[in-house]
Amino acid sequence: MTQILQVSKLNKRFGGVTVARDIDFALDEGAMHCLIGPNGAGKSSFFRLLLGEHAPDSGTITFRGRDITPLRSFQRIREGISVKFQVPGIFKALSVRQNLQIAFQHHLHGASLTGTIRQVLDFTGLTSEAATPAGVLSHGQQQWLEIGMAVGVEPRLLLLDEPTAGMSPDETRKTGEMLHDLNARGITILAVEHDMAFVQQIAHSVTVLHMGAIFAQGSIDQITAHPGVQEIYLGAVDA
Ligand SMILES: Nc1ncnc2c1ncn2[C@@H]1O[C@H](COP(=O)(O)OP(=O)(O)OP(=O)(O)O)[C@@H](O)[C@H]1O
Repeated sequence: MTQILQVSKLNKRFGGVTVARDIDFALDEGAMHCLIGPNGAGKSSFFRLLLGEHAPDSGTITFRGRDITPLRSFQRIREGISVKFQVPGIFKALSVRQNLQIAFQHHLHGASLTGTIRQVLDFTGLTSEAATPAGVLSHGQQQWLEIGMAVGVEPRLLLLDEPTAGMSPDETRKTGEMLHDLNARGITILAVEHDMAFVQQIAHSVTVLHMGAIFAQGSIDQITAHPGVQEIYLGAVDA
């Protein structure tokens, strides 16, 4: 199996806080992997390091065989990494279609832009809402619009920060189906997620972060049965 992402000895501190501690991490091409861990474990910081929004103090990030550590965020996006953060990044006064146009306009033009917007509307179930202001959509629909905005540029790796936060059970299930669909189209998925039922629905394997370091890795069954993992969620284990 080819590895799409390799992280080696990644370290990052902010003053006295270590957000990444000697992280060695690899992701197979085509994987659906979840990153879990208690609040403040460093999950969002790890995403920001992968995206180039934080520069590491040391360590390397290799994506599709290329060392991307020196690259800036926009260059990493061009290499095929895309992200959907937890905080919505949509323009609420603009329509669903206009939001998609803005997201894709630097990459696509003319017929390919129109075609991709049509595909994304279909895939996210938002075709009938194309002219609706994004701020009027339900919470789940806004999240799907954002996923659509993140995948229209055809990434190889999609990073999702708590994609189901605040969703109803039905919206959560639909989001899981959407991610399986994207994965079947060849997109590798790495998601930070708190909802273990959702992790069970989507993840082939799981990494547990604790105090900026990798605490455990394995299948969902191995991780849920891991006594140390249960303890860090109760705050009983130090790094
Ligand atoms: N830019 C920064 N400057 C200083 N400290 C930071 C910065 N970014 C994150 N931190 C600290 O690093 C630690 C890890 O934060 P991070 O947001 O990565 O954790 P997380 O696992 O995503 O948490 P949550 O599940 O609560 O979102 C926290 O203690 C946070 O306060």
